[in-house]
Amino acid sequence: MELFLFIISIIIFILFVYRLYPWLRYRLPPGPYPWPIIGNLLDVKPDRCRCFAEWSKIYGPIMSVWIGSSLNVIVSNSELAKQVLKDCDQQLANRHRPKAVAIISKGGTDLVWADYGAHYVKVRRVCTLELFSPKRTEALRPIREEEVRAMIASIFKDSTNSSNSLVLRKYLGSVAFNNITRLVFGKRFESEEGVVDGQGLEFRAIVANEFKLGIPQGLVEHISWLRWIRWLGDDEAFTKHLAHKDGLTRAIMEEHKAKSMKSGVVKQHFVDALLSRREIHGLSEDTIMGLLWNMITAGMDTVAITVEWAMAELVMNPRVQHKAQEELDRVIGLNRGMNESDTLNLPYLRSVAKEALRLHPPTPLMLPHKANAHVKIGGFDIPRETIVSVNVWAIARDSSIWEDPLEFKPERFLQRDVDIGGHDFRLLPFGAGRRICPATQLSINLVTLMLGQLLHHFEWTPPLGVRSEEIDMTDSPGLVNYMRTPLQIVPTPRLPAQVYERV
Ligand code: HEM
Repeated sequence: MELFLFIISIIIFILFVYRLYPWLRYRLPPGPYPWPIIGNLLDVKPDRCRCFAEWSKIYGPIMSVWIGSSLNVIVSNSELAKQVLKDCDQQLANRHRPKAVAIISKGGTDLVWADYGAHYVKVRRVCTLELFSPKRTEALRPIREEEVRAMIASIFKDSTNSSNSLVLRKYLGSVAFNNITRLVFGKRFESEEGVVDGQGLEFRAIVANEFKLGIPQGLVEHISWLRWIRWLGDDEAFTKHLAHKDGLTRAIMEEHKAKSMKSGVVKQHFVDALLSRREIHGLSEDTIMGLLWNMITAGMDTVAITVEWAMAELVMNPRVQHKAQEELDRVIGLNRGMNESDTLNLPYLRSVAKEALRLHPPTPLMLPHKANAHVKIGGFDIPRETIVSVNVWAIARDSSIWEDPLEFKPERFLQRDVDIGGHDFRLLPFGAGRRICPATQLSINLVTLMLGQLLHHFEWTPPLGVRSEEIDMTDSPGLVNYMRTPLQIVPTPRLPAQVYERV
């Protein structure tokens, strides 16, 4: 019995010293009291960006939060965001890869989950030069315009078939899916009637399964010495998933190789760009496949989420909706639809897109970074291996920066231009620095085009009997910020019928 009590006391002592060690050694940012073993895991509310924003009012704009045994530091003001994403950018440019992510990303041989280093620099360069160069973005413009036109045609058909409201997410999801699969793989898996073919269904199942497998499985995922528990019996699911995904990707890659050999023409899609430049850049098959899938997972939901939130705000704020429509009518007229090149002449519409990304950034805490060296932020120690997040959601609602921060007022960007591409640390929906979203310009183009087309072709109102204030504007917590209740609204065509015929 005595021996047993002695062992227990030793264990408690070790845990105590283990927990205290970082505090004795470093000056860590303040934060809520962490419980032994679990830290603040049970205190963090599912809506993390909101929870951290509330805590920052108590503990300040830089906070320590312990998720199990991992130290997370969250910064919530623009000055500290600049320190993270500019001054200490290189030292904070690694990624945290939970075990599931490490397996799916094959140890970070892709881009999104790669640590900062020679591999990352090489792959990121490929992205900048080959996939998101202004030339490539322009060459792929017809895909974006066709897909957005197809969405308008489909909404028009459904709006004239019934006077009821429609669930906008269905249409936005289709544009996002078709645009990204065409951009990346050069394939449209969905027919004009909206039927997804066998390969497309396989593709969707892989995306859904990857999300499921990647979700941290409760407590054990966050406690370093308990992590092995989760892996009992799980390996098979991952092996099967990776084999399925690699099989489908290889088949598509082979189709492309065969087609370009036969025709002698290399197309503009990402898969062709990577395969044709593979030797020059020294890319392994795993890296090419990882990159292609990164684009699918990072690019599919983000654009649709942004447009859904923007449309909800526009239905809640008819004044803004009508002002954007008045600009579209004046610049484009009533006899044709909008093209991407029209955006240049539509400053109010561009401000609407910016304002939506300010209030509703789809990744409100960005993707967490990880320290590859010890640094100081805001005078506090950030030890190596710390996971660092910037609460871009909170910064975009900071009343010391923004006038009436919770109001949807695109005019604020007409009065003073605020860069959205990572140069102004008050507005960071795409991040900033080395790891900024490589698809920033492409995404802004697509979001603005989708909004412009939706507003030009239709008047949008809440369903009969629903007041605009009753629209559920709460978000569904997660890595990406969906609207909790899919937006349901009524489109009323506002252009002459022949414009839709042409669509
Ligand atoms: C409105 C749309 C989008 C928003 C708001 C957005 C936002 C972001 C953010 C915040 C990050 C993390 C930055 C960081 O870690 O510091 C990111 C990374 C990334 N995004 Fe986007 N994104 C959007 C659309 C897209 C699209 C359409 C694609 C691909 C076609 C894409 C591809 C990527 C990739 C590959 C990364 C990882 C970059 C890296 O780790 O170096 N994103 N995005």
